[in-house]
Amino acid sequence: MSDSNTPTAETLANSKCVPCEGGVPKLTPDQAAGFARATPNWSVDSDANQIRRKLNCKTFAKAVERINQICEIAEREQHHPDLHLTGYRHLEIVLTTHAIGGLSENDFILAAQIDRLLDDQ
Ligand SMILES: C[C@H](O)[C@H](O)[C@H]1CNC2=NC(N)=NC(=O)C2=N1
Repeated sequence: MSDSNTPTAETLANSKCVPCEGGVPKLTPDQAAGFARATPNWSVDSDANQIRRKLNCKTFAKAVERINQICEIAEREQHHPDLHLTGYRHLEIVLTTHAIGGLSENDFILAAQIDRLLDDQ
C-alpha cells in the first residue's frame, strides 16, 4: 500500500465494518502493515493474521467495564474481538476476521474505534 492510500486513525474510527462471511482475500502482510501505521497501539502478529493490544487496568471491575464498553462497539459493528482477561486485571484484545482466517479492514476499524474509546477516558 502506498503512503497516499494509508488510512488515518480518524478515517478508520469513523468507518463502519462491512459484514464479512468469507469469500474475500485476507490482507497481505504489506497491506496489514499499511493499516497498522494508523493503529500504533496494536501489534501485528508475525503471521499477519491477528492484531492485539494489551491493557493493564487498575482493578478487576475496571477491566470488566472495558469489556462491556468493547462489547457495545462490537455489537454495533457486528465484528467481534477475542477478549482475554487474565491475572484479574490484564485485558488482551485480539482482532482477526474469523470468516477469512486473517485480517480484514474490519479489524483495523474496530481497533481504531477501541482506541478512541480508550483515549477518551
Ligand atoms: C455477518 C457478520 O459480519 C459475521 O457473522 C461476523 C460476526 N462477527 C465477526 N467477528 C469477527 N471477528 N470475525 C468474523 O468473521 C465475524 N463474522
